[in-house]
Amino acid sequence: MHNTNSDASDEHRQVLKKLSGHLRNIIEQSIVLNAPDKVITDINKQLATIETIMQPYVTDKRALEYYNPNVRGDLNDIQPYSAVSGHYNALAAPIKFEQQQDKLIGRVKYGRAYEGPPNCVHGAIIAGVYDQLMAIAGMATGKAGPTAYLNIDYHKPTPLFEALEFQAWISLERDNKIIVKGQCLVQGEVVTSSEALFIVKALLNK
Ligand SMILES: CCCCCCCC/C=C\CCCCCCCC(=O)SCCNC(=O)CCNC(=O)[C@H](O)C(C)(C)COP(=O)(O)OP(=O)(O)OC[C@H]1O[C@@H](n2cnc3c(N)ncnc32)[C@H](O)[C@@H]1OP(=O)(O)O
Repeated sequence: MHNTNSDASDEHRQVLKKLSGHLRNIIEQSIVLNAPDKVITDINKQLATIETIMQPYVTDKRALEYYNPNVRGDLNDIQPYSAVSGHYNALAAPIKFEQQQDKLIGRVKYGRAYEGPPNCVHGAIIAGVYDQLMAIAGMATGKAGPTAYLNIDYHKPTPLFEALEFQAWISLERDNKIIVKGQCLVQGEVVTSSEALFIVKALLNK
């Protein structure tokens, strides 16, 4: 279940990624759907059919890696099914991770499905991004482990539908502790900032 490797082909990865894209669009559309009952009933029938088609292929083994710290290229693929950043999990917004010098960057725009305060990103979604981004940033030390604490300062509201730039960098590495700092910018302005402590542990491998 928690495999760290997979023999899935590039083609297989592409079709799976496309599936998540469709599901993500359906989630976003469902939030602002204003259709007649008859249309929604028809949609429900078609979705039920899709569930039936998928069911025989649902197993206790993921097609792709649960966790692959040695990924090359797309950093989101360290955890392809992450609820926050996985390209293969429709619950995750299409955030894009990239390394820039000593900072790990996460670029994303959130839609209505992620709304907390009116027209703003939900604070728990922001916390999720920091947790994931900072955990991956900490891996630049060559070690990894779970979050002991995650502190966030919400300085200003974080708007929906705008380009957000999350940044994370290693602040301190000592013994089994890694402290990572982060911030999120909207049009160059810091809207939130954060600090997290990660405790280095043996990696899960089952
Ligand atoms: C993508 C990278 C992923 C890296 C992860 C590697 C695994 C790979 C596998 C799969 C990928 C997973 C992907 C994760 C995605 C993002 C991360 C998350 O969301 S993690 C979930 C939320 N976090 C928890 O559920 C932790 C629950 N808590 C614990 O398990 C323990 O409390 C833990 C490990 C945090 C610490 O427990 P102790 O028993 O191992 O160690 P003690 O002795 O208590 O602490 C060690 C040192 O740290 C300090 N410490 C611990 N907690 C602290 C705190 N809250 N504040 C300040 N210091 C603290 C202590 O005072 C101690 O310091 P002194 O060595 O004595 O100097």
